[in-house]
Amino acid sequence: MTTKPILVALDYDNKNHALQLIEKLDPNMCRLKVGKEMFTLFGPQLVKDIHDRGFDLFLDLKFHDIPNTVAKAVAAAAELGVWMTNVHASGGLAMMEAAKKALLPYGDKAPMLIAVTVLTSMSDDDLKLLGINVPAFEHVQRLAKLTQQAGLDGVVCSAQEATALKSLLGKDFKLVTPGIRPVGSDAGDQHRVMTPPQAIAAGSDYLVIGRPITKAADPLAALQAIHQSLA
Ligand SMILES: O=c1ccn([C@@H]2O[C@H](COP(=O)(O)O)[C@@H](O)[C@H]2O)c(=O)[nH]1
Repeated sequence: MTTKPILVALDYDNKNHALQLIEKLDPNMCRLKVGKEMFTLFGPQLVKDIHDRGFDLFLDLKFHDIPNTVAKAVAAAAELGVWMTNVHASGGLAMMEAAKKALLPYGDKAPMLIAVTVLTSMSDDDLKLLGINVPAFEHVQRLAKLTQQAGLDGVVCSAQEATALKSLLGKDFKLVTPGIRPVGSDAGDQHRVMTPPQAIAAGSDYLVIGRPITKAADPLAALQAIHQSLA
């Protein structure tokens, strides 16, 4: 198992609430993820605040635009010193190659660059509405292969696809899996879900976990329970 596989998704509209949780967490136990809501509200200063507290940060902005624009956005993320960032694989091969190339000047200080395949909130029926008439499982594999071809470090997928992707793309290609739900927790808008131990057993490298921790009555206890379930 990867060291520190838990990435806590900080989806808050109040910076103090996020910082109150962070103050209770241990950077040796988890990494943190900031997405579109918090970055739009609080910007690069939030990234600095998190780094000052010793945490690795996944900047989950899922860039999806023309190659030139995505390359510049990814370089801007690298300037912030984040540990990981991402693009949408459906932006295409040229876009992903441009993003990867933009990180070359950063050498071993470059963030890990991964691509979102099919959002974990989406089902086969949702894909059909987009004109994608193959199961999510198959579309994820197609996009993950393209991502590897572009030279990226891994993909965001659901843990349900992890075993197949590891055997298709090799153990070093990182699998970052949201849609993680401990037994008994509400799936909410997530469709392709797994429990934390199931996800690790299936081959996930990193588990993205938000509401089961942040909306728990005692977020620290919820994180500790998940951590223990993986020991
Ligand atoms: O396919 C994806 C890609 C990203 N996410 C993000 O992960 C977290 C999940 O939060 P939960 O509260 O545990 O559902 C959230 O920040 C999403 O933006 C995803 O869920 N699925």
